Amino acid sequence: MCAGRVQLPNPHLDDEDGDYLMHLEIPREKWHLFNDIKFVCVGGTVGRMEELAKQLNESLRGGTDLEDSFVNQRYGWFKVGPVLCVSHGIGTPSLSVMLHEVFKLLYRAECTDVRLIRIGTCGGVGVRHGTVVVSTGAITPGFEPVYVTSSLGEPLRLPTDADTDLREELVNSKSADDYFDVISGKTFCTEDFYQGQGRIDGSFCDYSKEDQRRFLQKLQELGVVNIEMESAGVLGMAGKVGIRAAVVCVVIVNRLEAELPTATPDEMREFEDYPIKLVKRYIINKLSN
Ligand SMILES: O=P(O)(O)O[C@H]1O[C@H](CO)[C@@H](O)[C@H]1O
Ligand SMILES: O=c1cc[nH]c(=O)[nH]1
Repeated sequence: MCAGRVQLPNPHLDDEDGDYLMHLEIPREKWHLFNDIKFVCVGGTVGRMEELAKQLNESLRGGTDLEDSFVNQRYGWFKVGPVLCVSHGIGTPSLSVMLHEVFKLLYRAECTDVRLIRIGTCGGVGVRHGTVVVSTGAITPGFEPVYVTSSLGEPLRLPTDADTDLREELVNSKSADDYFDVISGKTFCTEDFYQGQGRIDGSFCDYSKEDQRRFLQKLQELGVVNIEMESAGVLGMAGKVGIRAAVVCVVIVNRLEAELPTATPDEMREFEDYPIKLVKRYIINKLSN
């Protein structure tokens, strides 16, 4: 067995001959074409993943057309040499369906030494917009470092630490002439954008502004620097199958100052490019060493 080969803790998989990646729609006869994958980058929108793929294509292959890509009404994926970029939608239920299928693809294609990186947007907790956060790990409602999913109707709790080496390499990928800061800290991962993140502008709200202030202060005291909705799923699921993973998100609103972003659409587009730039530099460096 090749060292570093992706292995899955599912004894039933090898009995299944008609295994089908139902949501990614990658047919069995094409799985072997993914054997060279070393990096899987995931993010909420198809557009962000396509932008990352285009930038990687420019840097790695001189900007030819994106040849290996597929977009359906659930997800979109783009393969650029050893990098697979896949969208995941909003929240861990949507993310987890995609990740199960990506992990099966990596296993079936006999991939080795794969790293998984989420590239996203987030709210900052005392952190200004435009700052890029590389998570040390995720905590979830209940304030524990676990991704809580389920198995046969019972809670399944998976630890949510980021891979330390990968995180440090990503932080060190910042260049002196980048316009943005890169910091590290804990991420609060929620299942909801409104009450789940202590907003008061959802369709209903059961608490006061003072409760909201206390909640955000508590997060700060726990070492939380940002809030988003998939980090725990990425880190918990990657840990379960032994793949190194990290989460890199740009702050689009400082939640100690506002509910929603105050930046212009042009600034928002620029912010979204910051984590792409950082991760792209990391990948290009790794591939050239
Ligand atoms: O920008 P993405 O990657 O979608 O991430 C963040 O944005 C969405 C909420 O607007 C959630 O998915 C959250 O995690
Ligand atoms: O505040 C924010 C911003 C982006 N994504 C989130 O989940 N929360």
